[in-house]
Amino acid sequence: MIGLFTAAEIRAAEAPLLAALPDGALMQRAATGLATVCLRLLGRAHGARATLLVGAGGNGGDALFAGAHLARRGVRVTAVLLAPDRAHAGGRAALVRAGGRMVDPSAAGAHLNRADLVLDGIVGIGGSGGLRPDAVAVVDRAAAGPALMVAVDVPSGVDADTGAVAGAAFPATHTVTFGAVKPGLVVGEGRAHAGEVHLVGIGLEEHLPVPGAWQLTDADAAGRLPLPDAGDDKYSQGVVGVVAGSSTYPGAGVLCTGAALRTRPGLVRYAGTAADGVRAAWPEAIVTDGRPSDAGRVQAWVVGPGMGTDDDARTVLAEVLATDLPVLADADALTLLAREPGLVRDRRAPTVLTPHDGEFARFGAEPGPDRIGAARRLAADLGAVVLLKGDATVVAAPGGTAFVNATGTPWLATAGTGDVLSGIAGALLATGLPAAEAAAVAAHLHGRAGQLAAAGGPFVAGDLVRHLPATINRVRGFRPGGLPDSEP
Ligand SMILES: NC(=O)C1=CN([C@@H]2O[C@H](COP(=O)(O)OP(=O)(O)OC[C@H]3O[C@@H](n4cnc5c(N)ncnc54)[C@H](OP(=O)(O)O)[C@@H]3O)[C@@H](O)[C@H]2O)[C@@H](O)CC1
Ligand SMILES: [K+]
Repeated sequence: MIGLFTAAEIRAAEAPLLAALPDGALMQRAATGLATVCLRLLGRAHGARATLLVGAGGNGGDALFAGAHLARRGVRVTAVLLAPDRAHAGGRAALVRAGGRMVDPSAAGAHLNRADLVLDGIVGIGGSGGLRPDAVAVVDRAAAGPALMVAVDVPSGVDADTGAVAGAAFPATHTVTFGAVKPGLVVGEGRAHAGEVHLVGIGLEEHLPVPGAWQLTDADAAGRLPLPDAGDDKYSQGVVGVVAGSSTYPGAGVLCTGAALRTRPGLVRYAGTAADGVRAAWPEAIVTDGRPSDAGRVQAWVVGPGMGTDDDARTVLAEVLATDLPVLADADALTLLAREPGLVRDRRAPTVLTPHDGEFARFGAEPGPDRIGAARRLAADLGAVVLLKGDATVVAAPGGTAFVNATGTPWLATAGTGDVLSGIAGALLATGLPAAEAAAVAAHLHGRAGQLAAAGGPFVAGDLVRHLPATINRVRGFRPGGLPDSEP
């Protein structure tokens, strides 16, 4: 798993190193790594032009020392000093020694128009709020030019802890970050501003605490998808119960049941008024048009998609929540629960709620720019795992542990994909995975399935279901020949 660390955690981890190492050694590590990534991105040194945007703090120092490395390799480097008197003195001297130039912001335009690479060293983890007006002007000019936009540590104007952008921020194509990945690079508006994230180690690893937030890799997801073994039967792999869809709109039931079957094909039981449609689409499922209690024994329930919000739906929801089994509640179930949150708070067994922003807001407040914080607050309030859907879906457990999803494609924003996610997560809950992990792995698989489906062009939710077996194989590292792949 990739840990996500706040600015305060990084500063605390830096402290013993700063005390033990010679002055400036940590910054040299950062600048050397930064220059190496820049050279790789440029693909050449001689003849290339780099413009540095340099603020008053350590972030500007990184940019100046990296600029000195680039200049020594033959890159034509110009530093635009936004605070000329306060820019890192050692960094300025190093750049001048290496043959780089320094200019005022008023002279930045001509350099930015011709730059192959712009390095954003305006502000890093020491910043707060959006870019200031003088910085906005040069950043706008840089963005209008042809250069690769590379952020140092954090795109300036992005809150490293939350990804919030108050005003303007540097729109990076790449971010070279030091010591550890910050949450703000992978979630919310920060994710869109960070581009591709490159992590440069500076020796912090052993000083970092256990993180409060994580990203899963394919290997992490694979480790939570055990293969059936010779001792398994159709009951032992986790039986999922699905309550979704209606006689008029059976689609949600069909998609949700299909996704559960394709994720963990042991046994899926369906109970609800879309029974005929589900039976026709998935003869493998055991289907009743009765109540959940008529469905037979299950290990987890999925309830809500397309089931309506009338009194009958409320009764069925209450019946499912009254069990001592893990329950995933989505869509119409969320509308009902926002009216009656006590139904969740009173539960002892795990509950997973999967709202999009609109459904989230019905519980009392919009998610706002700090999506991890918002998901954590609702999770703590309800005592449930909250999976907040978005460009980077966030999963938060009641105790505060969070996961930020790293997979997906904008093509997933299409009707029915949420029903598929619910089915995947339900199947994983039924295997006995801890609820937050089941939700996080489901989001990971759902995003990967979307990426795989999108490779064939625009897709609909049913295509996601069809792609699930290949997705799971891919995540496990199996290729079509069935041989394990050593790549993560
Ligand atoms: N510690 C180390 O040795 C290492 C540190 N490292 C590097 O240093 C960075 C941290 O350095 P830091 O602490 O100096 O803070 P930093 O991010 O440069 O910002 C402070 C300056 O920004 C200004 N400013 C604030 N908000 C602003 C805004 N919205 N828009 C514009 N300006 C704004 C603020 O100005 P002021 O408010 O004082 O006017 C202040 O002068 C870290 O991200 C990493 O890159 C690495 O080399 C590893 C080793
Ligand atoms: K920066």
